[in-house]
Amino acid sequence: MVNPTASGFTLERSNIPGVVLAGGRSSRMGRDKAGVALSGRTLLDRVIEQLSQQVISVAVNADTVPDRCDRPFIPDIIPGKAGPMAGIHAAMAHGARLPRVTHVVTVSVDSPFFPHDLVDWLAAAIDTPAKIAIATSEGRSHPVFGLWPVALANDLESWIATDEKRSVRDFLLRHDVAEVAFPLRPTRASLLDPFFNVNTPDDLAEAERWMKVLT
Ligand SMILES: Nc1nc2c(ncn2[C@@H]2O[C@H](COP(=O)(O)OP(=O)(O)OP(=O)(O)O)[C@@H](O)[C@H]2O)c(=O)[nH]1
Ligand SMILES: [Mg+2]
Repeated sequence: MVNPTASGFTLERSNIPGVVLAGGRSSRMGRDKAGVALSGRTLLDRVIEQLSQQVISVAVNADTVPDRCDRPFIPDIIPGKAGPMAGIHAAMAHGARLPRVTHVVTVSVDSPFFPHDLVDWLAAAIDTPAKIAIATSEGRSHPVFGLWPVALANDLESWIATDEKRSVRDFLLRHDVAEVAFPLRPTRASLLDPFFNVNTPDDLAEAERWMKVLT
């Protein structure tokens, strides 16, 4: 899909690589979330499969190599479990090495229900080369689900080096950002926030309950 805009910028939907952010401490889960099984399949496998239907390639990013991963691995360039922004930085740097790529999409390993049309809708919101698009639901933003200009890698690297909080939102304030609102997902029970994320063992139990009512 091509998205021509009034500004003349065209984002080639067919040339967007995807990166799964799978690093961090998993301190609330107590073990590596990427390897946690939901209805018999790991969160990492589920998210890779879901993303691979929307992008030209899928790579896995973390600060250390995950167990059992058959996709290209992209290590954090900024060391020390610096947080999700370190993963987004590694994703931008990865995209910048690929031919004709202007934007890279990131998703979080702990959100197994993210939208099937995530990349289409984020891409539709990009109308200049420097624009970032991030997902929102119910008025809350989910910046780990973002479409990022690969040209921002150096800017993000220097920002991480100078900012103590390393909050994604603080970085976004410095840039041109489109927020893309996604609807709640109907199930046979109530409405599911597609960005529900599995941070704790209780969240995992809740995710198992959602699995039983997905349509
Ligand atoms: N590459 C990379 N990804 C990270 C890092 N920290 C967090 N993430 C990813 O960012 C996303 C959101 O992470 P959180 O759920 O907020 O935190 P977490 O570190 O995974 O877990 P907690 O320790 O329980 O907060 C997940 O996809 C994580 O895998 C990091 O230092 N490097
Ligand atoms: Mg989380």
